Amino acid sequence: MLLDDARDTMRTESINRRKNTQPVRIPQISPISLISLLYALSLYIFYRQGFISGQTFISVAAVVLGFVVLFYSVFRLGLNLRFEEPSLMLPQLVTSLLIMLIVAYLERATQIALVPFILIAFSFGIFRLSTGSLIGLSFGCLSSYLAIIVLRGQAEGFVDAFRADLVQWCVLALTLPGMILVGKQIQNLRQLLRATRYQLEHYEEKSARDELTGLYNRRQLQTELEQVKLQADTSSIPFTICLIDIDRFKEINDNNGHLTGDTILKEFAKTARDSIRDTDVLGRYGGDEFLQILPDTDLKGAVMHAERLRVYAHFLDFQKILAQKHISLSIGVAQYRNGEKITDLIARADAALYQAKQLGRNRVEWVSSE
Ligand SMILES: Nc1nc2c(ncn2[C@@H]2O[C@H](COP(=O)(O)OP(=O)(O)OP(=O)(O)O)[C@@H](O)[C@H]2O)c(=O)[nH]1
Repeated sequence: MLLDDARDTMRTESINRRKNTQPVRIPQISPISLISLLYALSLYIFYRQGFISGQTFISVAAVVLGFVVLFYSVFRLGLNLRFEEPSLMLPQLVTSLLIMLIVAYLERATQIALVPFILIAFSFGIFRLSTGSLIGLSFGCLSSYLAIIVLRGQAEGFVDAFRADLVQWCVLALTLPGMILVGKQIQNLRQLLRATRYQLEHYEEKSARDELTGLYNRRQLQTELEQVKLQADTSSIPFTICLIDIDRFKEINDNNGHLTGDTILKEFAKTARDSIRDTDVLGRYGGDEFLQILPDTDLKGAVMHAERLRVYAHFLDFQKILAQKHISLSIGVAQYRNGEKITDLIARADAALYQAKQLGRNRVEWVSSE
């Protein structure tokens, strides 16, 4: 079930990821381009040693350069995003293999470079291409190579060189299935890694939440508090916390049952979550107590927010499940003092909350930030 979820989510995410990974993908074009350039460089050695003509070398180098520029432009303009497989691995590989095969046909001497460069090209393919594409590519590559050998054999009259070519072809034909097998293993491993990462994120998210309300739990609140403290210490931007407690919750439980108490906790959590800013953090601190972190907010702003939340909560209609119809909140507010411990900050908010309870509940109290 979890793996099914993982697969679904991964499918949806892959569409978004296509766009997001574009900046990463642009440099990714370079390895295949680099292979083509290295191939062109090896042809230069053939030329220098007198195995191929200068004209052949210049023509191939121009084609390779054109190929590199073409694909680079496609990526730069984002045209690759229109394709199902935006890394364009298959067209890139097909083009580079075609160039090498044509050169090997036209210039027999370069055939010695063919097998190693084909293998390097395939080693890039195994990371991206499906097994089907890899098999298709191998088949296309081997049959073209065989056609070249036979055509040349026909022209030269099947002499010893033809047998040597055939042996080289057989070696390649036996090596490629091995590469495909390795590719399959790598793809399985990548899939497993992705699913494991998803599961890990899922468990991490679950362990940070309170089961009843879905809000952050106390442990996660501590982590969040440490983070805002770090930010505040380095930037001096203030932050404030509100400790929120539902009044006489024990009575609510006692008079209406524990399940009704749970419903009230859930409903209140929903209202409070909807009333906060995206940057604020809200969690269940324990029992009927909630803690809100208001980054970039001073005491005055936080008290205003707390007052608004108190009024919201008071107007929540629990007529159907609660004898007294409404709930009320007491809230203690405290602003972080630079350098103080988180436990001290919470203690000050707790003192303000205690004061609110002492002064008759259903009110907001705060402690000075001085
Ligand atoms: N239904 C329900 N009750 C809970 C849960 N967790 C804690 N409680 C109860 O919440 C009540 C909290 O009561 P207190 O905060 O001690 O006191 P209070 O009745 O709210 O009184 P004041 O805070 O002084 O207004 C206790 O009776 C707990 O048993 C929960 O998950 N569900």
